[in-house]
This record gives sequence, C-alpha cells and structure tokens, in this order.
Amino acid sequence: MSDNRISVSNLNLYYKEFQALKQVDMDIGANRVTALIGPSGCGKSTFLRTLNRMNDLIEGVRVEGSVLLDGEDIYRPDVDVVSLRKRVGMVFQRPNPFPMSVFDNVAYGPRIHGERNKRKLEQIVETSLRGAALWGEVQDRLHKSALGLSGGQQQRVCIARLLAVEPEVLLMDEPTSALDPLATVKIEELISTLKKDYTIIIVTHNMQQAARVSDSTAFFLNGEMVECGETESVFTRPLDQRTEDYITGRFG
Ligand SMILES: Nc1ncnc2c1ncn2[C@@H]1O[C@H](COP(=O)(O)OP(=O)(O)OP(=O)(O)O)[C@@H](O)[C@H]1O
Repeated sequence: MSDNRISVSNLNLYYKEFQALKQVDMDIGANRVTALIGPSGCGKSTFLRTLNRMNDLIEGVRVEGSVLLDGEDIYRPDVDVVSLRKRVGMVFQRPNPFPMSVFDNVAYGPRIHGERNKRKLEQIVETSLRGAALWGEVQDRLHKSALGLSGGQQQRVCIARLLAVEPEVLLMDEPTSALDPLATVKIEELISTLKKDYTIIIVTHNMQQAARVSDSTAFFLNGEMVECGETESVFTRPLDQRTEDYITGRFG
C-alpha cells in the first residue's frame, strides 16, 4: 500500500467555458506538507478547492477526471460532501472566526455533528486549541469574542475549529497572507508540528515560505501542473525550464 493520501488523475476544471485546470496529475503523500506555487491566476486555489469539492459551490463549474482520497473517488455522485469536508478541512487567506466566543468557535463543528456533552466539548476545545498552539494565549478568555483576538490568533482559532472535527487533510489557502511576520512564523511552526498527524496542502505566493514549510512542491502555470517533486529538488534542480524561470524570478 502506497503512502499516497490523495491521487489526482486527468483533472480538468472549467468555469463555464474557461478551462482553469488542464490535465492535472498529482499524488499527495500522507503526513507531508505539499506547497502549491505559481503566478497569480495559474489555478493554485482552484486546484486546492477541488480536493474537498469547494468548487461545487461555484455556479457553472464542471470537473472531469478523478481525485482519490485513500483510494475512493471523492467525485462519485453518492459521496456525502459534508463528511468529505469534515475529513478535508480548509483554512482561508483571511482568518474568518465566527462572531462568537473562542469556545463556541471551536465547539461549533462537534456540536453540529451532534456532540452535546459539556465535559466532552470542554476536552475537545482544549485539545484543539493546544493542537493549534493557542491554548496558553486564550485559556483565560475562552468565553470572550474570538473577534477580539489578533489576526494570527484568529487564524489559529480557525485552525483549532478545523482540528475539533478530527480532519485527516488540511487545505490552507495562503494562510499567512494577512498576517505580520511574527504571526506568520507561529503559523509556519504550527504547520510543521501538525504534519505529524495530518496531510497538509498549502497555497503560497511566498517561495521562501514554500521552501521553509513544505516537503513537496508543485509548480502551476496557466492551469497546468508543470512539475511536482521534493521541495529541495524543485528549488535547486528544477526539471522544467518554466519552473526555473519562475523560481529565479524571471516572471510572476
Ligand atoms: N469563480 C470563478 N469564476 C470564473 N473564473 C474564475 C473563478 N475563480 C477563479 N477563476 C479563474 O480561474 C483562474 C485560476 O484562478 P485561481 O484563483 O485558482 O488562481 P490562483 O493561482 O490561486 O491565483 P492567486 O494566486 O491570484 O490567488 C484565473 O484565471 C481566475 O480568473
């Protein structure tokens, strides 16, 4: 059995007539961080959203090909999209905590999924906040609004909110683009810790960030996945001229 968690084959995605992803083939390893890089508009976020069918929410989207998660095609018509998104959770560019307390943000998912036991919820909230490296900073203000936290803390609340529903895969769409350098370092450290337990795919505009946090890197250009490999080789010995041009700053 291979340690590929996700296997993408012949993936095409159209926004109405516009083809945003072209014949993408890619394997994503378990317990690794995979970075998606490439110039603006090349399809990184679109690709990320195919991994938990978030594009389904956009009108006029058509997807062809297959995305296997642990060998099961997530695009099969009988797949329960709600439980898919529980297994494959997502963090966005701008932290988007709900306008409620830190506790209620993190308990939100488990409550939706039927957990009512107060002690159990307290345990889940603490474990998830510890998992998101935030517990020490918020344990005295669990019942205050999450909107009163700093941007970096809010992003970690969002990560704790994901961890609370016990996902397997974490999708992160430029999770530090709205954060200052210190908050960015904390999230990057957290990503390195989380990969022990989760498979992580991160979109980033920042090549230093990709080099710092990821094990594998995939370079996208005009909807094509040009090259994917060990981060160190992609950055130091790219196989494709277009990857080299991008990495050396010749475009994008
Ligand atoms: N909802 C949509 N409807 C129509 N076209 C879209 C939609 N979302 C994205 N696109 C187009 O698909 C292409 C890929 O966009 P996508 O956001 O995936 O790129 P990206 O590489 O993540 O860009 P960025 O780095 O700027 O976020 C772009 O040409 C974009 O304009």
